[in-house]
This record gives sequence, structure tokens and C-alpha cells, in this order.
Amino acid sequence: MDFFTNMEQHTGVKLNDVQKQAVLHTEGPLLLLASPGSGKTTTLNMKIGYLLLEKKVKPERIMAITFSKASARDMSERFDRFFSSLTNEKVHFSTIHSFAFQVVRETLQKRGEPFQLIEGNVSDEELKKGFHGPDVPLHKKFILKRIYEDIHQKQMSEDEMDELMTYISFVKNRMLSGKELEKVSCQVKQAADMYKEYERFKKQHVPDRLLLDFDDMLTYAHQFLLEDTELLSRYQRRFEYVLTDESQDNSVVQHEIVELLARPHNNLCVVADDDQSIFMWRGSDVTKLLQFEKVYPDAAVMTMSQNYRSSKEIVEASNQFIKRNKNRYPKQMFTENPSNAPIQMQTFSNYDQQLTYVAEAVKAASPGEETAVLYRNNSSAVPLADKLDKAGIDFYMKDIDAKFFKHWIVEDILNFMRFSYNDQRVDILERIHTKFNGYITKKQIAFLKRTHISTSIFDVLREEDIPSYQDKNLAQAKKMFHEMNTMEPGKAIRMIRGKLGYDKAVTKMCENFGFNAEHLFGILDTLEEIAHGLGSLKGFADRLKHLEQLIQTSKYNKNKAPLTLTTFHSAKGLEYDNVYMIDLINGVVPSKDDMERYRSEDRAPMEEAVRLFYVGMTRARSHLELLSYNYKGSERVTESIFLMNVRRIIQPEGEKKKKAPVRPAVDLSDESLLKEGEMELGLKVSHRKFGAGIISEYGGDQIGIQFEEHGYKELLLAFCLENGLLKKE
Ligand SMILES: Nc1ncnc2c1ncn2[C@@H]1O[C@H](COP(=O)(O)OP(=O)(O)OP(=O)(O)O)[C@@H](O)[C@H]1O
Repeated sequence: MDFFTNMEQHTGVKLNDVQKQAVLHTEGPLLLLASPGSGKTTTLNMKIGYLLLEKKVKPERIMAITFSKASARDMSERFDRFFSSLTNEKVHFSTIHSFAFQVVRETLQKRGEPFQLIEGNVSDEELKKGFHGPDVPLHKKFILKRIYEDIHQKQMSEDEMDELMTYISFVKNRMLSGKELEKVSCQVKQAADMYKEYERFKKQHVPDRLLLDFDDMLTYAHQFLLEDTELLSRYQRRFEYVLTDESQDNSVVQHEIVELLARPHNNLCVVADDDQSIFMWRGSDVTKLLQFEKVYPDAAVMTMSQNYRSSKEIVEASNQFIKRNKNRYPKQMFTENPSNAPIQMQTFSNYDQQLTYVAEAVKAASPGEETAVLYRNNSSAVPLADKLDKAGIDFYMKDIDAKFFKHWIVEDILNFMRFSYNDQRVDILERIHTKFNGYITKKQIAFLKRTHISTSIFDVLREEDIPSYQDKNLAQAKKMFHEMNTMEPGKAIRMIRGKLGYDKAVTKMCENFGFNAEHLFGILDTLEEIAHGLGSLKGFADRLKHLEQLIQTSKYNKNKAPLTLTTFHSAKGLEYDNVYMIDLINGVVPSKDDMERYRSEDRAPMEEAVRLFYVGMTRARSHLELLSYNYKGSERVTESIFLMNVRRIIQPEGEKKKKAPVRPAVDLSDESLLKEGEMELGLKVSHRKFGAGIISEYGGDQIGIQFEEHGYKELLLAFCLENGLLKKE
């Protein structure tokens, strides 16, 4: 009996022709380009089985590399399911990081050079507490904090820490140095200098040991393999076959390590989907895949395009959608799966309605169905969790991020509320006095600290010699804090933000310290959402505690709750019956930065946003919904341009019922007129009334154009198109 018949009998899986060819191609380089749901993992496992059972390769001669520890476990489980009854031999699935660590440890031990790992868990509280004296705790974040403070003479914000960490990972994974470091954009000023200082610190600060972070594992392993030919050829001899899964997310240094290992026989099987590369921001590099045939002129390239996961509607729409991208291997994903429901798209009037809808829809799912709600940013998780909890729905949250609850904005709001209970507490006032319009100075706080307080602090201050404007403001503040105490929390937050001047103070901080205003105001909006419907300030504080705990413990609900909440990124490789993609608005999906860079001709981030959206769409087996809204709080937003793309795919222009314009002002067949399908960010157009401009936003029924002479204007798209108001320049 041949291998494939045997496999079919044992596992029930009948490989298709390309899958079979990929299994049989064991010698020489192979790039296996696989569409989502096309059985990558299945094929890779079968190939390993083939090497063991048919080619009698010893398992220790096979290097099977996966993207993360979780996918290594997943692969290993699948392998056991297929082959445990056929062979006792076990193949080790490893991440590149763990292999690199092995190389580094071995080399440094041999050289007698001690080392210390400086990356791992450190709580935000510990970090906030900081350190005193000259001895910096030997941890990446503390070291960066110290370097930042030395260079900028001020404290580093959490956002800046995240930014700088991403920058460092990126430059290391891309193997950048010298002038190239300056070219990488980073919100943190002098990031390249800080990076160089960080590298110097690690090598010199502790003379008796080398300090290494996670990314150093890769760069050092690469360096050692290049330097030590004996070491390299030992590993090369050991691993006769090298297979890597999810290779689209490998960084430059990871690709280099894999290439080195596979030499000279190059029995290298690279499984990848360039359309699912979503970690470019931290150094993954899809161009390496696109150049595979240049590196290996004798490479076989096979494409697995049949999707076994999703309904016809989902496969066809996603396949069309990804074609927006230019920088990709052309592929045609298809399926023989039957049709199911059409993809649903809804734009609600506001954010809360979207969440209410999700909660109701999830509740209505049939028993036994797996459902996921996917979002771009972790910040979407808290209001969603709040809504689901209020609706009595259990969930499993994939990437727990309870940072929200410890954020200083949340602390501030709680402190405002605490102070309203007792306006004699100098300790609380000290934390918020610069954040409302009471003009209370540091000196006044020091005075209050020295004074025995037995009445309202506001009265104490007003007894002193203070300017009349402050006296007036303190009297008002006292009244507001007093009223706040018995208010509904939603109202209280609005008063803090508005009349007490907190929003203004935050805006000022953003200007002074470069904080991300959108993010901070987003947190305040979320607090208002959580407060919605609650009766007391205490109830609000309790609710926050409850939510924090709920989110922390939701990770234990894996395989228990039929509902998963996850970011697009973490949904990679997974599948669900029903998928709801939420918060699909411009500024989030794609992000503001993606859009801005696209306008300035830097298209790579937008292409990555498209891939991320595609990963989200292709997680659904039978039911996919794309959700958006028009207002978040009082802010008008526009639905994601990607929604518009999908809508056009599902319902092409020609099929729409077009209302004839009452008075067609121009000949609509004129080729130079802008058509809906031609809209693109950055496209130069000319408006009949406002003249030349550039499309800088579109979504829903609006189009935003930056006009040369009339500034930025938002116009009704349908009106412009139907009346031929816009021409391509
Ligand atoms: N030849 C086949 N016949 C029937 N089902 C198959 C075949 N190959 C794979 N499948 C099934 O298709 C589904 C998707 O396979 P798999 O998870 O291996 O896809 P993938 O390519 O890794 O997906 P993604 O890239 O989206 O993570 C699985 O349920 C798998 O069992």
C-alpha cells in the first residue's frame, strides 16, 4: 500500500495533488505557498511522517521550526494524532528562539563567558516604582528607563517604553546598524542613540557577564554560527532536513539562521503565506520570501490554493480583497466548500450599539458553535468584556491585557472620585491638583501638608492670600466635587473631563510630553462606557475591580466558553464557525499611521493592515460579520475603507440600483471622472468647485479631500460621484 493510501486509512485525510507533491519533494529547496485554510499544517506533518516512515530518516535529523511555543505544541499534538499508532519516533518541534538559545548557551559555556538574561516579566507597578541610586536592576525595561532619563532628563511614559521596545526588536531582527538606525521611524526621540547606549550598557556595565535580551539570542546565535565553522557544520550535519512553518513571519535574522542551517544540501521546506505576514512592525520581512527563487535558483515553488475551511462567500470575498495589495505572490484561493450565508456588514450609529448587537448575536449562536470576536487593538477588549459580562455571556480572552486598569488615567479618575468623598485628603489632592482648573501650586500643596486639616482643603486655601481668579475657581471646584459625590458615575466623569478641566489638562500633557492623545481619550471614553447605567461612584469603582478580575481569569476559560475574544494578530492560525470583526473604522483599521504613511507614498504599512484584515476574514468557517459605527462618544468617525472594498466586491457597482441624478451636470461617461472603484488614498483629484486636492480619507458615505486652496473638506461621496463633481488629475 502506498504512503498516501495508508495515511488516508489511518487519519481520514486524503491529500490533494499539490499537497502530495509537497510531501514527496524532500530533496532540495521548496517554497510552499499556502492560502489560509489550505492545510499547511496538515501537509507539513504528513511530510515529516513521510520522511520518518518512508525515507527512514531519524527524527533527530529533522529540524521542524514553528512560529511560537503555542504552535509548536499544536503541531506536536497534531503529529501525535496522525502518527502515534504508526511510529514511536518523535520529532522535536522548536521555535527559532529556542534553537538560538541552545547555540548561544553552548558557545558561551564553551568560551567560559557567563551571561545573564535580562528580559522577562516585570510588573508595571515595579517599573513605575523605579529604582534609586546608581544600581539599575538588570532588566531590559529598567535599563531603558535609566538611559531614557539620562538622555531626556524626564520620566519615560508607558507608551514610549512600548515604542522603544518595538524599535529595538525591529532593528535587531532586521540586522540594521549605523546610519540605517536613524531611518527607522520611532515616536521616541533619539531612539537610535538610546539603542546604541543600550547595546553599550549590556556589554560593559557588568564586566563579569554578558547581558542578553530575547532578540540577542538571535543575533548572537547568527554571529556564532558564522564565526565558528565547526559549530555550524556540526548543526548542518545534524539537521539533514529543515522545515519551517509560518515563515512569512520570520525576521531577516531568523531567515539567515535557517538558510545557514540548511546548507549545503538545502533540503529546506519553507511553508508560508506572504498574504498572512502580519509582524512586519517587529522585523518580519516578507521580501525574503518573495526573493526565495533568487536565493535558491533550483527551488521548487508550489502553491496550495484550495481552502478547506470557509464557505464559498468568505473564500471568494477574501480572495478578491487581498488583491488590493501589490507586493505579493499572485494566488487564487478557491474552495469546493458549499455556499453559506453572505458576509454581513453593518454600520451602527454609535459604538455602544455595535457592542449591544455583538452581545445579542453571540447569545443567539447555536449550541456547539465556536464564535470569535476579533479586534485590531487590545483597547477594544475592555468595553467589550464589560458589555458581555452585563449580558451574562462567558468568554475566553486570548491575550490578557489588564494594563488598562492600572493606567494613570484610570487612577486619576478614581482619585477625583475619592477626593469627592473627602475633600480634606491632601494625599489625594497631591496626585490630581495639576489636572483640574484650581490653579493649585506645588507650594500650596507643601503648605497643606504642613497644616493640620480639619475642614475642606478648598476653604483652607481660600483663607490664604490667593489671587482672585484662583479664589473663584476654588469655590467652583469645591462645589463640583461636592456635587460629584452623589452623582451617577457617567455624569461625574463628564464633569471631571469638562467643567473641571481634566480633558484640557490631558491635552496639555500630550503637547508637553508627546503622549498619544487618541489613546488617552480612548481610555476616558471607555470609562464612560463602563460607567453607563451605574448608580454610584462606589459602584463604578467596584465594577472596575470586577472587570479586571474577570479579564484576568478569562484565560482559564479556554475550551470551556464557546466565545473567544482576540486581537487579529493572535487569531492567526485559528478558526471559528462565526467571526465578528469589530471596530472597523478608519484610524483603527487601517490605523491613523497606516493612512498617513500611505498618503506620503509609504505603502508597506497599509499593505500590512490589508493582510491583517485578511487574516481576520479567513478565520471564519461559515459566518462572517464586519461591524462598524458612525460615532464614538461625540466624535464622528468613518467606517473602514476596507469595509467599502468588501462591499464593492460583494456588490459590484454595476449591480447597485443607481438612482439617476436629477440633473446630470456633466457627461457621466467621461473617462476622466472619478469612479467609486478608482478611489484611493493619496489620489490627486480636482473638484468642480474646490479645485485640486488629494483624497486623504474615505469610508461609509463620506470622502475627505485635502484641497490646495480650500483646506480639508468632507463631502458626500454619492453626491460627488452621481453629479460628476470629481475628476482624476
Ligand atoms: N486534503 C484535505 N482534505 C480535507 N481537509 C483538509 C485537507 N487538508 C487540510 N484539511 C483541513 O483544512 C483545515 C485547515 O487546515 P490547516 O489548519 O492545516 O490550514 P492552514 O493552511 O494551516 O490554515 P491558516 O494558514 O489559515 O492558519 C483543517 O481542518 C484540516 O483538517
